[in-house]
Amino acid sequence: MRRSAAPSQLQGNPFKKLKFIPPGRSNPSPNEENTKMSPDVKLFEVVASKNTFLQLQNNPRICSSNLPTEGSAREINHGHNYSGKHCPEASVMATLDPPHTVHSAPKEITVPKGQEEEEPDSQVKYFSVVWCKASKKKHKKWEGDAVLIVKGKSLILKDLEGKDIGRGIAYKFKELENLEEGHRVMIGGKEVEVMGIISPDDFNSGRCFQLGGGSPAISSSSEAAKKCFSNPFKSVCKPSSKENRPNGFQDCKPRHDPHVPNSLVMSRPDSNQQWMFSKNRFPVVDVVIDPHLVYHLRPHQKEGIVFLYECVMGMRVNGRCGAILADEMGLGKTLQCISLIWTLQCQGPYGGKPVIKKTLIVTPGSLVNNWKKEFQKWLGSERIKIFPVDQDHKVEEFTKSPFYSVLIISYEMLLRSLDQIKNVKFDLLICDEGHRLKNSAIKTTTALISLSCEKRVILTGTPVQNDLQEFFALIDFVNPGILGSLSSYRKIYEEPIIISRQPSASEEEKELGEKRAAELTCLTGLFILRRTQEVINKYLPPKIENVVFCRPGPLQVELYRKLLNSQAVRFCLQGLLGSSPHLICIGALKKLCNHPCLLFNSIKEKEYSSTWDGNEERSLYEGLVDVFPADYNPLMFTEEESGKLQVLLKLLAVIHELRPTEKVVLVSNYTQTLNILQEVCKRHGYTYTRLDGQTPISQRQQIVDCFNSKYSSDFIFLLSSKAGGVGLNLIGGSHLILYDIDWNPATDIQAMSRVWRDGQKHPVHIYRLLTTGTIEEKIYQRQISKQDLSEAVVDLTKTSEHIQFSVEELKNLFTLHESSHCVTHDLLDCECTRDKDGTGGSLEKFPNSRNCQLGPHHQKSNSLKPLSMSQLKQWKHFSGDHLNLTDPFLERIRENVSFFFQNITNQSTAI
Ligand SMILES: Nc1ncnc2c1ncn2[C@@H]1O[C@H](COP(=O)(O)OP(=O)(O)OP(=O)(O)O)[C@@H](O)[C@H]1O
Ligand SMILES: [Mg+2]
Repeated sequence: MRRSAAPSQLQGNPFKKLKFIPPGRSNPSPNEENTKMSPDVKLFEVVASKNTFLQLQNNPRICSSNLPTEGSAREINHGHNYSGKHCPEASVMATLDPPHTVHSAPKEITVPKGQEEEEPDSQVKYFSVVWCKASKKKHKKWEGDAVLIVKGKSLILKDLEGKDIGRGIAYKFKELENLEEGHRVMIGGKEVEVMGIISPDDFNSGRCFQLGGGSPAISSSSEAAKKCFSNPFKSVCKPSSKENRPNGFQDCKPRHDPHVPNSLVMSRPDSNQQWMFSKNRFPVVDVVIDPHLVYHLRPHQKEGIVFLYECVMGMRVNGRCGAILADEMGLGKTLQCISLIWTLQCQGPYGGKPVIKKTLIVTPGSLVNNWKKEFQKWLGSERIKIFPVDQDHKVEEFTKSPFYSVLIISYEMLLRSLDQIKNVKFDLLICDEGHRLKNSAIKTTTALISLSCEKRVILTGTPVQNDLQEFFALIDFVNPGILGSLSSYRKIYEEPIIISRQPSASEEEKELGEKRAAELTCLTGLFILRRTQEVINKYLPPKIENVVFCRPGPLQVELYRKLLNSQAVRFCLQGLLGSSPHLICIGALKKLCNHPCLLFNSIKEKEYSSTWDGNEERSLYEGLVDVFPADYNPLMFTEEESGKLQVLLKLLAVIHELRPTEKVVLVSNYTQTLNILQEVCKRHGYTYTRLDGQTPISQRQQIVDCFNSKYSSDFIFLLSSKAGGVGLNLIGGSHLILYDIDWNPATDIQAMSRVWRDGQKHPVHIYRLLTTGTIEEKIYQRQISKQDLSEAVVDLTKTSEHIQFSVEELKNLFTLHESSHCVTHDLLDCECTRDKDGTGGSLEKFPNSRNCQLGPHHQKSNSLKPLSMSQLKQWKHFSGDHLNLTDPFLERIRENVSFFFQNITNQSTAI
């Protein structure tokens, strides 16, 4: 029989669907299915069930669209509030609904109680039907859905609001007995076509009438069951259609036009995702990034936003809403997150309903105001109401006000305000510089884990894969449980991977470890995204990076020798001393390299300190004071006493002279060194500003903004890299000088990335100052050689205390190479030393006027990864005595410099 298009046919008549439950698939018990689809289920199980579900979804007769069509929502197609009771998938969620039976044939229908008494001899049957006024037309135009009740020989037709709209009696019993799908009957001037059977249960509970558009009878228990009905239904979202707006939602059309050129449209949820995440059966609406933002976005940022969106919407890993955005520094992770927040706060794929209301951003204290600034930069101050917590703005204010949607808070403040924060329901949590959560035992991590928010994003510029346990902690934070328990993770992944990397590993162990590592990468790669600096290089000006080996001053050399000859160092090398004595020795040598006056201060401090009971330190400093002039006053230090300081001053002078409008970021890891540098600025009349660990958080952004402003008169920005380097944008400066070196290359890389980033207008000059032949060179070598050998942890929290030194290494550390131009270059086994009869490395014999320009000096630096020895060899390098220096800055400092390495990225208009 050919059927004309009835509303419910177009949409799929729910009761008719009863007949189409696949063979062998009975309605599972709610509990059974709930277990199957629990969000805690293993990834692969979810995938399996997803497939099953997709098959069902693809069958248009099962759980297919029950969405209102244009202009017919209430009047005709009452199917859209169908509870889904008979949809196997819907019943999954309907755990509170009473158990029910699916009847596959009329004879199985049980007679409802009470109706037996009315008509004892007959069974009562219920059918879902469509009806229209009787006519002779071949192609009927059905007017509505209805319920047909068959009692013996009589019929009652009820509309979906329960009203009788037709009655008939004295039918032939036989005719009614065999009534089934597709049959037609006449009742009181109406023609009715049977669409399907309704179970007595559904009739008795009234559920079959709940199709009738907003029946209050819909209980909360059936809310969940409705989940399966949010199928993509774009046509209902025609911009002109007002009738189709679901109750309670303003509009179901996309907020921005998805069809205009360059629009950035998010992925649509598939049917499985809709079932899982759409609480109501609202049509799927395109989520389109605000064109205002898209205009500014770099290609990698667009990709990043799509990635973040898919992660937090649970589209990448079913039921998991976490992500790690591990882009290298300066790639604009902040803007990507702001775009995500703004989008989710205004839009959503399900009926256009916003996905989030409140967002919590946790960030290092120095970046709280940077976030505020970035929000204002990209969205202005009207669109989104953010609340940065500082001394004057307490969390309480945020919790009491419905006005703000984004709370920006430092990690420290979060701990202090945890109780208040827990009272707020946050829908999205962003942890900036989130590698600090790599330890699940620390307070910050446990505090954040205790927040119930499941959409969690970690931002970090630091690679996260290096330490397997820390990796687990980060993964488990964003997507709890995805790797199983820590103990199973260790068994399945960590142990085999570690074993496979040991030299003694058998072939089998290697293979197993590699497979597990690949599996782990594959699994977690779904929600980790890392892009390298390379993606924005083309938007950046050239970067001229210099490693400058500064000759130590005579006082430095003398003190250095004395320190190395001390009893403390000798004992240290013999392994005779207790707890980490080498660290004290290393600390003293580093201070000396920065300036002898720092060492002098330490000696004096210990001398006068009543708590000084360390024998090692006493023996280390023994006789050192005698090397200083008798009337040495550390406050009156001179620049000549430190080789690096001399170079620095010449460098500042030449920058000031040749680039009077450009500014310098001067970085040290030590506050005391910054004090010296500050004093030098004063002496030479250089205007400066300073940010270190002591700078109140509330003032930090102001200091940064002021420096970045073109109206600022500050020439120098004194920065303590450990205290404030992370995440800062110092694009106001185009020269960056690293006055000292850290064991951890990540600290230096962090600092160097502050100026060479988006928004920088000038070519960037970076100078890394090292004292020739000293421990500073050794630290530098260690930075680059260790990175070469293994993907060692590049992690800001790693300090020298974490480093284990062998006696051999210590011997090397505690050696002063007085005759070398550059020990690092000597170690490179570079051609330019080899062809001189193996004489390289000797200061006297080194070819003075030779430009050892090996390989392409404009070599492409592909990322901010720590440099390796082999890469360094490719850099342009030359001795300080080289006559034809083309770099005017280096030219001016070469008197105090024994060697240079230089590399230019994005070379075009460089220097
Ligand atoms: N599309 C863009 N156009 C212009 N400037 C941009 C763009 N994206 C980001 N920026 C700017 O680049 C700078 C660096 O961005 P951001 O601070 O977000 O980097 P990040 O990835 O968080 O780096 P880090 O790891 O150092 O914190 C900021 O000043 C930001 O405003
Ligand atoms: Mg950042």
